[in-house]
Amino acid sequence: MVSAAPGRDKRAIRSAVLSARRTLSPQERSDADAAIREALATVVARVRPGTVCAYLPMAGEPGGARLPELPGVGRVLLPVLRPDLDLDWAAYPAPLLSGRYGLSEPDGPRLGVDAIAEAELIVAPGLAVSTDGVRLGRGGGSYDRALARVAPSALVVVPLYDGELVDRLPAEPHDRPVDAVVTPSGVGLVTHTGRNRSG
Ligand SMILES: Nc1nc2c(c(=O)[nH]1)N(C=O)[C@@H](CNc1ccc(C(=O)N[C@@H](CCC(=O)O)C(=O)O)cc1)CN2
Ligand SMILES: Nc1ncnc2c1ncn2[C@@H]1O[C@H](COP(=O)(O)OP(=O)(O)OP(=O)(O)O)[C@@H](O)[C@H]1O
Repeated sequence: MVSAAPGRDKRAIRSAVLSARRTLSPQERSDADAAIREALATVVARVRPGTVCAYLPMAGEPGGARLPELPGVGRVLLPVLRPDLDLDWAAYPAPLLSGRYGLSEPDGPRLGVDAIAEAELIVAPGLAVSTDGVRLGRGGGSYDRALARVAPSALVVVPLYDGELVDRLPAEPHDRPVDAVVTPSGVGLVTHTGRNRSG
């Protein structure tokens, strides 16, 4: 059944996923993070992107702090959160500055919100993804806005821990679909009907 309150349902799922993530032992987490990075490397080898928009995981986010180390990629961009919660982009590696919410963000020229349109591969953070391509984020709507600007041919992939690829998620018209997940079990493709579903 489609819920009449997707916002409330999203909040409940977010807190369940964040609690489950906290139960991982340090060893389980570092094993899972390494397997996620390995799965991501296979995606990179397949896509051979010139530009990747990635992100620097915070403590407890899948992939760990080495996620944006992507050998063989010409240019890696990381998000810089704007005051309006939209995403600017800057090149990585770069010195890191402490941002809001405990984020570490690259210090360097800001390339503008449209820089994501130049990426052939986007690695987006998420708490869960459904098999029909709905992504649940932290609730700022930052990636909903940013993913509206990606090139039609770009691949959008979300690193997740096992159990976070689910059958169904509450969806709202502004949600932007994603193409794949990378988990400790490997690469998983999801199906969706197009990036522009909100019209
Ligand atoms: N590593 C990482 N970088 C990212 C994101 C992300 O999810 N992960 N973002 C994805 O958009 C953007 C930053 N947006 C964020 C929004 C909220 C929170 C956060 O920790 N929120 C708290 C609750 C905040 C509150 O007090 O209201 C939480 O989720 O517990 C983090 C990042 C860009 N950079
Ligand atoms: N294009 C947009 N412009 C302005 N606000 C938006 C846009 N898209 C979504 N929002 C707002 O952002 C808020 C959070 O949306 P949602 O709960 O879907 O976030 P999320 O996808 O989980 O988070 P994120 O994208 O930051 O990871 C909603 O209140 C929504 O209205």
